[in-house]
Amino acid sequence: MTNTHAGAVEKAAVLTEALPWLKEFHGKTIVVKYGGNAMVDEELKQAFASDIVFLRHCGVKVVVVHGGGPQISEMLARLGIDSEFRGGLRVTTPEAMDIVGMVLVGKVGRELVGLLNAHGPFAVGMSGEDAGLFTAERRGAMIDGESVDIGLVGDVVNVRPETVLDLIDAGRIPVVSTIAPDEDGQVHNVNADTAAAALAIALKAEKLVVLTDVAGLYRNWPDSEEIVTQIDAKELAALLPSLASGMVPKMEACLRAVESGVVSRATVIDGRVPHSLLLEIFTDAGIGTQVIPS
Ligand SMILES: Nc1ncnc2c1ncn2[C@@H]1O[C@H](COP(=O)(O)OP(=O)(O)O)[C@@H](O)[C@H]1O
Ligand SMILES: CC(=O)N[C@@H](CCC(=O)OP(=O)(O)O)C(=O)O
Repeated sequence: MTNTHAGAVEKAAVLTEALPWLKEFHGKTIVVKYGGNAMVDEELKQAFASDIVFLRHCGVKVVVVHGGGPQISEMLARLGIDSEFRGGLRVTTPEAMDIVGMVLVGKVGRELVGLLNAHGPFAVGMSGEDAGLFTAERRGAMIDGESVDIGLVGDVVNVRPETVLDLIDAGRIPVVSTIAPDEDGQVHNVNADTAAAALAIALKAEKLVVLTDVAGLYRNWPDSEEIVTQIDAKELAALLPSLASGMVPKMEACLRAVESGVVSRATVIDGRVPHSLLLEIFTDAGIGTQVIPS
C-alpha cells in the first residue's frame, strides 16, 4: 500500500469507528459542562465550540453549562474583594455575588455564545433566572461531616426545563450560566457541576460530560497519576468523603446524575486536550473517568 493509501485507510477507520456512536446519540440529549479551568486559551475554546457545533450537526441535542471559577476569582482579586473556597465551593458574600453574576452571565457566558455563533446562529445564553430555569435553596459546605455556612451558595431544588427544550426543538444550543434565585427571588451562586447534573436529570439526558483541567479522577490525588477509568455509583459514594477541592462538587454531581436513574453515564474528561469531547463521544476507547450506575 502506498503512504497515501495507508493515510486514507486510517482516516476512513476513524470515521467508521464513529458510526455506532452516531447511531447511539442521534436525537439524544447530552449535557456538557465546560469548566472555567479548561478555558485556558483561545485555540482550546474554539476547538470546544467547533466540537459542540459538530455534535449539533450530528443530530445530538446538546446543552452547554459553563463554569468560570478562575475568571470570578480574577475579577474579585482585581476589585480587592476577598474570596475563599470551602469544601470546593466559593464562600459568597452579597458583594461577591454581584461579581459572580457579572462574570458568569456577562462575560464567560457571552464569550461562549459568541464562539459558538461564529459557526451559525445556534447558541442562546440563559441563566438560572431566565424563565424560572432553576430554583435554588441555600446550602452549606460539608466540612469534617458538618454543614458550614458559606453565604449565598445554592443547590438546585427545582428545574423548569421547558425553555431549554423549546430552544433544542428550534435547533438552538442553550448555553447556561449557573446563578439562580431562591423562592424569595434572592439570587444564589450555584456550582456549575451541581447545576449541570440537575439540568441533565431534568432533561433526561443520555449523558453528562464534564470538561476540566485534569485527565480525570485521580485515585490518590495528589500523590499518584493513576486515573480511575470507570467507577460505579456505590464505589464513588464511598470515595466522596476523601476527595478534595473542586473534585468534591464535580464527583458529587456525577454521582447524583447516575443515581437519578435517568442519566446512564457521567464522564469527567480533560478539557486541556483539544477535541477531547469528540474523542469521548465518538471513539470506542473514550477518555477520562466514567461514572456508571451500580
Ligand atoms: N482526586 C482528584 N483527582 C483529580 N483532581 C482533583 C482531585 N482532587 C482534587 N482535585 C482538583 O480538582 C480540580 C478540578 O476542579 P475545579 O478546579 O473546580 O475545576 P473546573 O473549573 O473544571 O470545575 C483539579 O484541577 C485538581 O486540582
Ligand atoms: C458555589 C461555587 O463555588 N460556585 C462557582 C461557580 C462557577 C463554577 O462552578 O466554575 P467552575 O466550573 O469553573 O469551577 C464559583 O463561584 O466559582
